[in-house]
Amino acid sequence: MNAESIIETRSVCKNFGGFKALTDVSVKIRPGVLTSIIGPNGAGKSTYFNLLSGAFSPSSGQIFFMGRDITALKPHEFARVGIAKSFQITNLFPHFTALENVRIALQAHVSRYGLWRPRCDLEGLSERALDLLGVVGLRDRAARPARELAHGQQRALEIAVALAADPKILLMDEPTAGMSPEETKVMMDLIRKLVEQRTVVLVEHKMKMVMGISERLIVLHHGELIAEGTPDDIRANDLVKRVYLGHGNH
Ligand SMILES: Nc1ncnc2c1ncn2[C@@H]1O[C@H](COP(=O)(O)OP(=O)(O)OP(=O)(O)O)[C@@H](O)[C@H]1O
Repeated sequence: MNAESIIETRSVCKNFGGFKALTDVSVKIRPGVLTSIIGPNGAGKSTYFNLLSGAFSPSSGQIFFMGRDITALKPHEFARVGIAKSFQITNLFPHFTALENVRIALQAHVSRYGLWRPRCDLEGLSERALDLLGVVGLRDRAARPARELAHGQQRALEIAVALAADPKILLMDEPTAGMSPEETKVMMDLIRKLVEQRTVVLVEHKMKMVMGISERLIVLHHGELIAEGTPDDIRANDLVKRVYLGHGNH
């Protein structure tokens, strides 16, 4: 690899039966940068997200993470190399408290790496879980069952769960979906904070939000990469303008 990419796709294609959902997408995602994947409905954003997270394997092409070809890794192995995802669908134990949800994720991570030892006790894990709840602004909700948290707080908790694996890259699928304007603002502030420590990649529909928060954008249309660059580059791109106007999708 080179310092300019943490994760890279080379000519990835994804076919569903005879349908080409992605065609020859080559992208280098830069480390420590907030990158968003945008495009009109059906452009292939979720499919691309699923390739980056390891949920889908490409039909052809390769994926590199920190210079290593990870194309053939299994989904759980993507997590192991340092790629975490936070989904649109909540992925929590609703009856467990916020603290327990994060602690379980930490426990899974610690035991997976064979780091389990007596000193790595419940208290230590609880402390680390509290720290992570602090990062996402939920420290004062630690004892609340997940199901009792507001929607925006559940999304924040999911992020704390994803951070338990200490990922190098965090993939977020529509992190502000279904949120009130206030919740959206809190989430955007959190995303800005997260990218200080790691690479963050978003799939997002809300153009205004994406333009305001992202440093780089990847634009897909009909499964092809049609543009890549800063928000200013993308705003000025005629093809992108035409594609969005054509969809009435701003
Ligand atoms: N499992 C699947 N089987 C068949 N076709 C699929 C599958 N997943 C996605 N597709 C098709 O691939 C295309 C891209 O879908 P994808 O969900 O990646 O787009 P998207 O940009 O995320 O769309 P949206 O903005 O509507 O969520 C769509 O035409 C979709 O119908």
